[in-house]
Amino acid sequence: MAFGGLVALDDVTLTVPDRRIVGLIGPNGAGKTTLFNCLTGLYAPTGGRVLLDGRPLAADPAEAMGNGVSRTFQNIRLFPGMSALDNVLVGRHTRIRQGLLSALLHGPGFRRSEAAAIERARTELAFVGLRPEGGTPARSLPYGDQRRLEIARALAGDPAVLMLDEPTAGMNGQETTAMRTLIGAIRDRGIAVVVIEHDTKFIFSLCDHVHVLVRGRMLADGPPGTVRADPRVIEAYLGTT
Ligand SMILES: Nc1ncnc2c1ncn2[C@@H]1O[C@H](COP(=O)(O)OP(=O)(O)OP(=O)(O)O)[C@@H](O)[C@H]1O
Repeated sequence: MAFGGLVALDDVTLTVPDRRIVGLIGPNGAGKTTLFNCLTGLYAPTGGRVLLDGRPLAADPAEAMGNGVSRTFQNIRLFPGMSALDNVLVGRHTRIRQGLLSALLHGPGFRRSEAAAIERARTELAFVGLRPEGGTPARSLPYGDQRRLEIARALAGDPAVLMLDEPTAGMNGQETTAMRTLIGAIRDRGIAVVVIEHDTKFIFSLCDHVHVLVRGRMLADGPPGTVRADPRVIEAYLGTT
């Protein structure tokens, strides 16, 4: 991925196997978010391919979501004035096919489908540890809850792959532990997870596989124990052991 003369990602390969948690670490400006943007259709890579189950994924965020790639953002992007429940319903609606006429007329098919969507949204709120009523406006929720709400919205889109950009940013120790448990539970639902984090302790204790990106290139990847002990990774990113 190049932005004019700046090559942000060069010769990068990342494979996300089914039911695995893959970590992506690296210094500031390494290209982690740019890679997420390429994988979720926000950027059209200037070279290379993004494949989902062997099929090319178009550079279109809505289409990527429809095909099962959901994400959260480093800087939370909720609809602040909408209730928690409505935020999750937005995620669910990416999966619902309703005719315009049926939606306008609020016919029985529409009402049934809407009731099922609301029930599913409540289930996802409870799954991430929020109140299933979901009546609170997103902006009034504590910061950690907003991060969980963003995950609930992503889960409501039935992802095959969930991409989390710094899910523990700004969280205290207790919230971070809860986030680790939540990500494990997401994997146990059969969803593959990719996590960007600066908290390397969190990544090494959570992930099945870790990639290290430095200045747009994949410096190393492997199981956490191997990556943590890699002298190149220690020199370029981790510092002393
Ligand atoms: N839309 C863009 N236009 C131009 N340059 C960009 C754009 N997006 C990212 N970059 C550049 O690409 C490089 C990688 O940035 P990126 O945000 O992906 O890094 P990162 O590893 O996610 O960093 P951080 O840990 O600070 O979030 C940086 O030099 C950045 O300035």
